[in-house]
Amino acid sequence: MAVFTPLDAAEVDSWLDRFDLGTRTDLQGIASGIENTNYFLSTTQGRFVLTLFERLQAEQLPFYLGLMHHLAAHGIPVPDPMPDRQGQTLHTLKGKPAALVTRLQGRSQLQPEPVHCAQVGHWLARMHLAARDYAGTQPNLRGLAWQTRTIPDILPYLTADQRTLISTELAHQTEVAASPAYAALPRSAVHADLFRDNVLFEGDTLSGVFDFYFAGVDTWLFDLAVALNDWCIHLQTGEFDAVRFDALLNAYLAVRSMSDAEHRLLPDALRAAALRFWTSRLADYHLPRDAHLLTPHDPIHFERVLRQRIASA
Ligand SMILES: Nc1ncnc2c1ncn2[C@@H]1O[C@H](COP(=O)(O)OP(=O)(O)OP(=O)(O)O)[C@@H](O)[C@H]1O
Ligand SMILES: N[C@@H](CCO)C(=O)O
Repeated sequence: MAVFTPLDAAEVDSWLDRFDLGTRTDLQGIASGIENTNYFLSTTQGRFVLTLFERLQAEQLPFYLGLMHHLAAHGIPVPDPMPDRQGQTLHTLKGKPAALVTRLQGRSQLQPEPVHCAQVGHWLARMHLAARDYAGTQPNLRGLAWQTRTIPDILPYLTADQRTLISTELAHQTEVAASPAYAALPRSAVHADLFRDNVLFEGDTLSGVFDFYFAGVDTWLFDLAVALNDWCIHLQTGEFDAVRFDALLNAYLAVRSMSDAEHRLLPDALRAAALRFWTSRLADYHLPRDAHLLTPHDPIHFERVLRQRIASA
């Protein structure tokens, strides 16, 4: 369960006094998630999610909260951070940084059909266009610089074959990132973690995307690749399902066409996205940062995805 910091109703009530959001009618801890403490909080004026940030640095949070607010103001369905009477969206509760965001309706779709993938593609292209004029500049903190720092610490835990794979791929991605074509790719703040468990649907209609806490400035192509690598694959093998792949990509392209360079670099971006999550899952598995990290996601999955992407690049 993901209530690392228990809250009682009285302390939430006194904290809620700083907002113009009415009084509490319900407070429920949320069991899922591995990063933060989350509660569903209903008041006489609406339904919200209260998050206590367990590991993120307070100085990173204005970027995420500002991005969510920017997107919500552009009509993109995302949680909107609530300001208190002083206009602040970043708060403190129990000595931890905290935020109160609007609660999205709907349920996740963990076995997506093409109709769901198409809506994810549509949402993603709209989000990219809306993020263009967001002023925040924080880079993707799990980008190539982080991978370059982290992979040497992971190498001792890997087989010789895995060491070769991860090191060769890191070198390949470093070369790609140094190319003029890569430097010219369109970019902005992106979600960077658009997996099945971060999207909600009401029926078959996408009702919102949450968990912006890996967002950062990166290429739109990378963000697209992260989504394709999760929404459009057979989870057992890592192979793409061509129908779901086309559904997501075509819906994205219907909103925003991609340049020739983006089409050409998509196979490399799919590899980069696989490397990013293989690396973070290996780091969570072998270098756990603290005792409360729950069961880490399976790293082997992204090793398989990376091998698939290299084979078909
Ligand atoms: N704004 C929101 N609206 C509706 N439900 C939400 C919202 N934010 C979070 N949730 C629910 O809370 C659960 C936990 O949130 P989340 O997945 O962001 O956890 P986390 O620990 O912050 O991050 P991680 O996914 O990295 O483990 C989600 O699965 C979702 O059901
Ligand atoms: N989506 C990431 C977890 C971070 O939210 C993963 O599946 O490894």
